[in-house]
Amino acid sequence: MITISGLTRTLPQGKTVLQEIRGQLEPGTFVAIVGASGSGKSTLLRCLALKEPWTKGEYRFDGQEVMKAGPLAKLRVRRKIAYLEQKPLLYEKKTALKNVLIGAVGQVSWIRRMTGMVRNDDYMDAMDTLEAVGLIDRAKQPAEKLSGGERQRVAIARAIAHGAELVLADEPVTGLDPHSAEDIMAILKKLCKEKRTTIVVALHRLELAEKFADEIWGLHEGRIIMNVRGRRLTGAEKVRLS
Ligand SMILES: Nc1ncnc2c1ncn2[C@@H]1O[C@H](COP(=O)(O)OP(=O)(O)OP(=O)(O)O)[C@@H](O)[C@H]1O
Repeated sequence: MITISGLTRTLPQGKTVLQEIRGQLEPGTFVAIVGASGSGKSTLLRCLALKEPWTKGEYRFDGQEVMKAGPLAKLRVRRKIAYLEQKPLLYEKKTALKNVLIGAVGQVSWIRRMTGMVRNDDYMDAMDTLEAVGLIDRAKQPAEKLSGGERQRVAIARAIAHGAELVLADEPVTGLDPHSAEDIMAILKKLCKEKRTTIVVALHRLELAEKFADEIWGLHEGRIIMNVRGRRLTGAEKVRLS
């Protein structure tokens, strides 16, 4: 369980881009963050991923107060978090399988990434995860030969195979055709429910949030102005978010 309260992010230049963010993220919940361009969606995800510092507030991850934690405790929390970029950074010459096995920077130890050491169990897990994201037949393809949607699936498989408890995805469907976008959202939703992973996705496309999210958090100028169960938003709600 993740609890955030009073979280604020002020940039070094003095601009406050997130204010008094509060909420709870329960295991197995799929949350969509929506809001106009510049409302703070990406910053919120980066701060939750500990890629950017919070200025003040409380961030509790499985009982651990992250902002007061020492470097080792922070590292342990980081390993439970996977951050999916719009355009996933993969090892281009390595296969989809190898990309899943090696893991992302920050997810597994650097020794493991440098040496590529894997155990038999890891191999089986990676294959199972590739199957879960519908990529088993592409496992031996180098990343550079994969489509945008397939690359995003490798990134999702990588996050899940390394035991992420919290997956933060910043516009993971940008640049994908509507069919592939729905596929990615469906895969995230399936993993969320089957593995009890907490998934937070920043989305421009409200219809995807409405269709897949358990909760929709609406941001406006750095504040959460809406926190509703996943459902069709009313016209008035959409206007507030624009
Ligand atoms: N490093 C930075 N330097 C200056 N301004 C920044 C920086 N990071 C974020 N901002 C500002 O913070 C605000 C929130 O930006 P953010 O990228 O989080 O919004 P967003 O909702 O994700 O936008 P978009 O939908 O366009 O990606 C914007 O006004 C942006 O200009």
